[in-house]
Amino acid sequence: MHRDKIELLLDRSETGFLVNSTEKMEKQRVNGGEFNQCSDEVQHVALDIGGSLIKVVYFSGNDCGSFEEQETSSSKGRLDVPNGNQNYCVLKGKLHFMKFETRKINDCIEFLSSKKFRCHDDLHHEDHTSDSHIVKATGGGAFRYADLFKEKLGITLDKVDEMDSLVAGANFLLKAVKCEAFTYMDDKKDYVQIDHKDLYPYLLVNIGSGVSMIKVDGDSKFERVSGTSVGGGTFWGLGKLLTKCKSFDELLELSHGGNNRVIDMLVGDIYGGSDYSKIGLASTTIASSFGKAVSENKELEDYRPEDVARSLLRMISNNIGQIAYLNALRFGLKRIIFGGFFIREHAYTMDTISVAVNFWSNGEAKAMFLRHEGFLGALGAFMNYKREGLADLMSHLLVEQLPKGSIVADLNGNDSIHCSVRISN
Ligand SMILES: Nc1ncnc2c1ncn2[C@@H]1O[C@H](COP(=O)(O)OP(=O)(O)O)[C@@H](O)[C@H]1O
Ligand SMILES: CC(C)(COP(=O)(O)O)[C@@H](O)C(=O)NCCC(=O)O
Repeated sequence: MHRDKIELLLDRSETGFLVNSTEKMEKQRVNGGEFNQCSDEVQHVALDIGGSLIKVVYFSGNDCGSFEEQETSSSKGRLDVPNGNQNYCVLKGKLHFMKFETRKINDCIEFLSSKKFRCHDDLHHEDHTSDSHIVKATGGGAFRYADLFKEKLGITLDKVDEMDSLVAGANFLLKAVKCEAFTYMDDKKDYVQIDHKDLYPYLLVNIGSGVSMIKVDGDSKFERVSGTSVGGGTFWGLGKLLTKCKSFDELLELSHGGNNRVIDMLVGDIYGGSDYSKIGLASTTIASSFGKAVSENKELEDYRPEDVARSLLRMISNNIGQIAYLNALRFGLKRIIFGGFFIREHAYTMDTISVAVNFWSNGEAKAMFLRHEGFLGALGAFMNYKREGLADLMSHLLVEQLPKGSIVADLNGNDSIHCSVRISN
């Protein structure tokens, strides 16, 4: 039997940690418990190997044995459902999201090698010992580390273009997942359900190590219109040098307790405490990021790292917000959607970007953020299995499967969503 089509359905926005669930299953097996021979088999892995982080998306289902066995079994997470003239079955499982630092790529390789996972190629080759395993991969690392994956895991990375993946991932999420997009202003998060017919055009701003700005006009219809090298890598790189923080999370945490006005030169600092109202600048507007450090006779050590981190975060977020707005203006786009792992659903970052977009556009344009912000590329690469007729993600079903008003989980870390894979016969 040959699987023609696999579709992915999200059950609900419950979360559960992969490591915990796997550990539990292994324990059950060791203890000779109910779990018997079944294990959550990892299927359809996709990778986004970026300049800073490796993002992994994969589906694991209660796939207990061969597909022939599943066809006659209805008790192990499988449900046969008629679909018009076509029969299909639903395999329950989880869609997992994980990230690793690219500089620690061996951790990712070790993780993947510790998993029993089925590559899409296995569906066509009975011989699972074949070394022709193929995994969809995007990002620069799909090129840079292709040999390493081949050597260590026997995997061939099937490269999917990074911009194609980002757009496919964003379009899929915006159409398929309820409570995916939201605005953030004054500590208030408002979920926005965008009408599918009214989704395009929009500007997708992906803030990874660097920043790409993409005008999206439809499914697979887009143009990368701009970018900037001042992005997430800049914040983390400069922040590390200036504050001696050991991790990105530490730097972000530090910025919480900081005050950028200690280092930034404000309009009021230049104008003797007054606004420069003639050109619409309030006294509290930043006139020059880090500008105070010029006139003060202070060394780096004299500034609190918290204030440095805050100032840096504000400078970079503001700058990206401004460039994004200018590009939206160029093409008359009202909706600007921000993705990439730099954001991390961090309140101050989102607030700064929103204020920048609002300020520069006089309230005309809106900044929006995504719950799965960091996984656009990996999800897009995952969906590329569709081209082989293997992963057909049914967006309208995803929407239906998410209960109204369900609690939305933070998927910035390593997490998973309960979902089902629909297999057409
Ligand atoms: N745990 C983390 N380690 C390193 N950088 C992180 C982390 N979490 C968030 N970031 C931020 O995310 C950026 C990378 O975002 P990402 O979308 O993964 O881009 P890339 O594809 O270039 O790796 C980093 O430059 C940093 O600003
Ligand atoms: C080269 C990149 C597409 C790589 O993506 P990333 O790993 O940063 O997510 C990105 O870093 C970028 O768009 N940089 C900005 C280059 C520029 O337009 O100036």
